[in-house]
Amino acid sequence: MVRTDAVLQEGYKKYSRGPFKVAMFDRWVVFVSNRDAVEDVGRRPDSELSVSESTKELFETAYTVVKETNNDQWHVDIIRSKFSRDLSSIVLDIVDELPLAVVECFQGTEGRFDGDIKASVQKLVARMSGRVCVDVPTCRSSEYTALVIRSSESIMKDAFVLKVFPDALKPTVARLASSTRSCMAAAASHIEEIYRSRKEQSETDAQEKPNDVLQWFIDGAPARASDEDIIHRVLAIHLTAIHTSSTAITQALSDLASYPEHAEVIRAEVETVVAADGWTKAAIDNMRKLDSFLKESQRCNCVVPFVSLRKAMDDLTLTDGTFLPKGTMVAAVASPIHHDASLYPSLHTFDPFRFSSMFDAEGPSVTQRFTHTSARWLTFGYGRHACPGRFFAADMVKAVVAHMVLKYNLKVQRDTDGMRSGLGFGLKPSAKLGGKVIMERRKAETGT
Ligand code: HEM
Repeated sequence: MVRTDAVLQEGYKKYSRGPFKVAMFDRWVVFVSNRDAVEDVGRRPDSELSVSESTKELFETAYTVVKETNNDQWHVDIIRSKFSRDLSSIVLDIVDELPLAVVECFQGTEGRFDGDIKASVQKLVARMSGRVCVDVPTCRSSEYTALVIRSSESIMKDAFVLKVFPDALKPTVARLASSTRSCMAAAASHIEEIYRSRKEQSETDAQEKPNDVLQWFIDGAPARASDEDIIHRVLAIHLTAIHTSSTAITQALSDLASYPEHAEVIRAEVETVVAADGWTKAAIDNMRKLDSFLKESQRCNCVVPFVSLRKAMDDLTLTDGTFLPKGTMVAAVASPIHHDASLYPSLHTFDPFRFSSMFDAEGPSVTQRFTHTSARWLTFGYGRHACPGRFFAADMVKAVVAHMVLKYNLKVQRDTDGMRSGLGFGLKPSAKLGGKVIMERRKAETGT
């Protein structure tokens, strides 16, 4: 499916929030959009609507990733529990990494950066999320981060190629043409040594352990997990973090560049909260206008246009009466819901503080937060498989944008083509840019 946003918008309007089906490259997908159906799809157990079966088909993972990772998702439970708890020390790691990482990833001349913003943001996110997934020297290795970025891109390209072939030929095609496995194996070789030394340490002494994804997986892996499997799951998390978060940051920077008047308001908020709390988790939590800005940025241009992609494991009927024969792929539309005037008044206006002003008017409420999930706010999905990395993702995105707004003036060069930085194809995340984003280092700098 190309022009995904437009096709889903058309279906949403034409069928008045009822279900409709769309031809993807290799199959039909049923899309639901009314509240009951979106909640129902999000809450169904995997025995009825399976996320791993849909992921396998969408990304052809049976041919591109390590087999065990495909069939059993223990690492997702660890991510969900660790990232839902205290993120304070993780935020400290991120803000420690940020200043140097920004300087190295956005190299320009005389304080002016006019290069490929999407590529630079990807490098930045690869490094920041690498710090949380692996360790310090590894996340700063440009060879390692380039391999992880390449793996995240090749998974989508490989899936696209494999879909052209019948199942019987896919193993051969994957062996000859897929670069995902070789990229991941090369990235894994950067982690193997640190993995081995961490394993030895875990067995010999009880000294304080690092607080990162690699360590969580070493400690939490079931006995059946092989070393290769554990390392590949760390990489799987790292590459999941890169594409989604870098798309959200690229979009936010483009929106900041397009609306410099809002950048001023956000800059003032960041200066105030950092002066009060330093670069801490508390300060990031108190950046409410920035939180609202990011949510509006995503409302207008969601990272993924649909969520909750599942495969029906048997015939079933959703609570709104939609019948799904066994094997049907079903998903919930996201971008059309975010563009529904009955839910979001003045929907065509970029209103960066629409959520923070509700927060101010109605009192503290998590429902206005960027990370909240509901049938009307679907950037992070909804229900039992809603994004388990969203609290970390939101803190990282906020820290990056807050830092950039303090250090740079951003503007858009409008005579350049900047509509989409990706293809807008299927689930491939892509930011919508109003033109080329130019960054100029500010003279009066505050902060980190
Ligand atoms: C702005 C950044 C991000 C966005 C917009 C995003 C969005 C999503 C969405 C829409 C889903 C699918 C939910 C569903 O199927 O119902 C998802 C799943 C997932 N995300 Fe994120 N994500 C982001 C960042 C991250 C990060 C940083 C991590 C890890 C550190 C992460 C880890 C995961 C995992 C492991 C899943 C699979 C959950 C499962 O199958 O139960 N995500 N994410």
